[in-house]
Amino acid sequence: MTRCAVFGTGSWGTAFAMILADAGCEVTLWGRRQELVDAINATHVNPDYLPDTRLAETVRATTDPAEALAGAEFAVLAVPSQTLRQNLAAWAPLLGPDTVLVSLMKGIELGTAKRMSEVIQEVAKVGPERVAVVSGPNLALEIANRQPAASVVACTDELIAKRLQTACHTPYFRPYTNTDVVGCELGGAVKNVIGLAVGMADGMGLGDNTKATLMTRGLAEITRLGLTLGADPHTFAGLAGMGDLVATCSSPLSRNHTFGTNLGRGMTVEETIAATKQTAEGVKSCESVLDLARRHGVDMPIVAAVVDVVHHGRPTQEVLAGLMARSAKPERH
Ligand SMILES: NC(=O)C1=CN([C@@H]2O[C@H](COP(=O)(O)OP(=O)(O)OC[C@H]3O[C@@H](n4cnc5c(N)ncnc54)[C@H](OP(=O)(O)O)[C@@H]3O)[C@@H](O)[C@H]2O)C=CC1
Ligand SMILES: O=C(CO)COP(=O)(O)O
Repeated sequence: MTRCAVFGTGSWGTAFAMILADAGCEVTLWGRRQELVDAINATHVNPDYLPDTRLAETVRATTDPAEALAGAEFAVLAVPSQTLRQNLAAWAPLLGPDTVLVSLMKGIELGTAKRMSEVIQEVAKVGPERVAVVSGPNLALEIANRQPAASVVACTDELIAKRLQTACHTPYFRPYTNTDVVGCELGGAVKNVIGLAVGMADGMGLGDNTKATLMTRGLAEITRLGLTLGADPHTFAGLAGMGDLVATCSSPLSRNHTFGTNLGRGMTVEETIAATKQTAEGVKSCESVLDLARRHGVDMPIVAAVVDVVHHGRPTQEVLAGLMARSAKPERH
């Protein structure tokens, strides 16, 4: 039986543990709160994040990272992106020599503008072939209800991607392999920022033309950044690109979309943060994505507009007017 450790008892960590167990793996979930770990072990339910989902009995929870990692073939990381570096520094010495690290996270690190797989390689001192990424249109609540969905498992080493594909393949979760880690990670991180923008449009009462425009031009921004950083353009037309963008920008289940909607309705950033219980990665990562783009001379006007609203307090109406007033240009440039 394949052994997996999943770090993070939030919505996606728990749902992904469920997938792995349903696919036949033995899973240990690491959580930082003893009371939640005890509740999962006693009831096979995560009452704080997925109270309506029963986990297989092969899922155990612990607060001890060494226990979680014992004999693990895959160490799956599902904590908020900005906490990864500090958390992984504590876990890295406990990794087995061949353990593959799997990122479920969709963020870019503030300050360094690094992708999560880059942070993992740096902190765990492993090569790119030891790091995989899972990304796609995977709203945790839908997956937790075992609704059909597909995703991408990416690793520069295709054999590792195939091993992970097998480990998480169930009748309701269909993973495709890809070797374009850069494209998959950028697709996941930047769509959160575009989800914030589309949410704002929703909250302002704007219609489908505006939202389709933001999504399409958002995808153009993702692609432009990705091509500059060496990604494969096909990735952005796939599940980790357009697929995830569509899910996030259309769904009230998306925390980023909901965050944007609240801002568009006139709530302040502080009020919206206070109303948001789960991780909306785009709120912090809009700044690191813009930082990454500027380091590489890539123009990302929608991302910059989101940063203006979320971090510089500019009104959504004013920022949208600014986007519309940009100089006319060809669609492809
Ligand atoms: N939810 C989704 O639909 C999807 C999410 N993702 C990505 O997965 C990642 C995790 O998100 P998700 O599970 O949804 O987030 P949640 O907000 O649901 O859960 C966050 C988890 O991280 C823990 N946590 C928070 N802060 C820290 C910290 N400083 N150190 C250690 N653990 C911490 C929380 O613990 P506690 O409960 O104790 O606070 C909780 O277990 C994100 O990058 C997200 O973008 C990707 C695809 C789908
Ligand atoms: O990444 C996701 C779906 O694929 C989840 O999006 P949110 O983090 O906005 O909820």
